[in-house]
Amino acid sequence: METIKNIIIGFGKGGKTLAKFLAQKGEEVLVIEKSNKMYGGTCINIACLPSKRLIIEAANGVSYVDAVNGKNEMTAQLREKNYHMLADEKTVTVLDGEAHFIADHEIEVKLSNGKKVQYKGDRIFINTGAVPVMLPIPGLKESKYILDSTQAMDEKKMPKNLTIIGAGYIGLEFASMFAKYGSKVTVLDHNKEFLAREDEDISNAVRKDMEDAGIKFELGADIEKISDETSDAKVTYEVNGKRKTINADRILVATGRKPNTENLGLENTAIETTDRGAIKVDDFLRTTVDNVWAIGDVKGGLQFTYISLDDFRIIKDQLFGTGARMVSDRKVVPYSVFISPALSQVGLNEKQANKLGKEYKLFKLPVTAIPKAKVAKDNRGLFKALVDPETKKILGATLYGIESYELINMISLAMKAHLSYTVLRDQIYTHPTMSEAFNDLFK
Ligand SMILES: Cc1cc2nc3c(=O)[nH]c(=O)nc-3n(C[C@H](O)[C@H](O)[C@H](O)COP(=O)(O)OP(=O)(O)OC[C@H]3O[C@@H](n4cnc5c(N)ncnc54)[C@H](O)[C@@H]3O)c2cc1C
Ligand SMILES: NC(=O)c1ccc[n+]([C@@H]2O[C@H](COP(=O)([O-])OP(=O)(O)OC[C@H]3O[C@@H](n4cnc5c(N)ncnc54)[C@H](O)[C@@H]3O)[C@@H](O)[C@H]2O)c1
Repeated sequence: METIKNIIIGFGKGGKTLAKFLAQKGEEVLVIEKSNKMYGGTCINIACLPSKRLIIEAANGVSYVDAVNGKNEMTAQLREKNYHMLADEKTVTVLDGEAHFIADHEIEVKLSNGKKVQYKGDRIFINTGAVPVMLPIPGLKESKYILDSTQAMDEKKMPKNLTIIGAGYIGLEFASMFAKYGSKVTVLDHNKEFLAREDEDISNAVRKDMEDAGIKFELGADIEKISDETSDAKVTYEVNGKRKTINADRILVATGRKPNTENLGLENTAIETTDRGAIKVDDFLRTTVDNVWAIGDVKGGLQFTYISLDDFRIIKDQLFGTGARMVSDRKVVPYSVFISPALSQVGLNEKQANKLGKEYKLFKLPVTAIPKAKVAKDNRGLFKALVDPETKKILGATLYGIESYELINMISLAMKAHLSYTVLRDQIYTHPTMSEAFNDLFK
């Protein structure tokens, strides 16, 4: 059995960045990727980038079919670029095949031609991502009208009546996008509360804007079954004790993604998993086997591309730096939901601050007060920020409005740098921009 210094299972964000870095250090790396349609990982092929392209094209008034074709061109280019970024390195081999463990430091790879090869790795990095959760709803698995997020971005024609199960990140982003393309969208979620972790004024504003865009919500919905009919499917569900049905020519299932550990052969190793099936790691991303690490979605927790990238930084620091960098150092992690307008958040909101009994000074600014929003003809939204009354440091912000996915990174930086909110308040910004709203928000 050949021994390789570094084996990376899965061509994900953290893994590919690590492979490039190790190659630049002159180290031997074997990157194993099970699908030649996935070089570069989930984000560039079937997730962040294609979905955001489709969202932007919907806003540009492009038809769904044209947008899908353009998106496919983009992902093909990105895939090619990502493949060569690694394969052209002298010390890197990209192997097409599916890997599973046969022992703590040994793996077997089933190649695309059916052959099997085995390798021993001095260091092994698991970067196999996550897969959609498919609920055990009667009729769901069998229905020919069911889509996951990947399929929803590759349809040959736009769904007329789209039912989405799940009002989380994917459910809301796709609802907003398909409504813009012209689909009639209904979102079902078993949670009674809409955007449960957000403050009520924010969740009410988001819900109203989505409803104004024609999206219907059925919350607290208990889905009983899905039954295929001639040209569509019937979803039967119960809300507040009332039985209801809805027909849809496509049903998007967006009920979460789970760590992809099922076929990894972990039972042949001492690598432990959590009760949710994620690979158990410590603060340095080390698994329960020495010199085996887990990176990205497969280790559970926050599922974002930028978290997988930050996982790379932790491992790089261990292998070539001081080894001080840890998962628990990540205190300020922003997120954006790319609906229209975007919802972005970092740190504490009022709900969380109140729960913690934390004192705060609240700043609030309706987006309609921002000149750039008027120029852009989109006044929807509300900006909120919480500040520690004693230290003047920013505790958190929720920005619901256009371009908030850019602005939130500025707040996040200010928090990380422990700046007083007055720095953002008194900063000179270019005009007219959304950033200059911080002059007024923090007044
Ligand atoms: C529709 C959608 C939209 C999203 N939008 C955003 C967004 O806007 N912003 C954001 O930050 N995050 C977004 N995410 C989440 C983000 O895509 C993930 O958090 C991120 O891609 C995870 O990367 P990773 O490094 O864990 O691995 P991945 O990029 O998932 O890579 C795992 C790779 O491993 C391969 N693999 C799996 N098993 C094996 C095996 N046994 N052998 C060999 N190869 C294997 C897979 O084929 C895959 O290429 C979105 C997700 C979805 C589904
Ligand atoms: N903008 C972004 O950064 C972005 C965009 C898309 C996806 N993502 C990542 O992808 C991950 C997966 O997204 P997702 O939307 O699938 O998951 P999610 O966890 O965000 O949302 C899942 C939703 O499904 C609902 N649900 C669960 N079981 C249900 C049931 N039986 N019936 C009805 N509803 C049910 C939940 O209440 C929840 O609202 C996210 O956690 C996120 O990290 C990020």
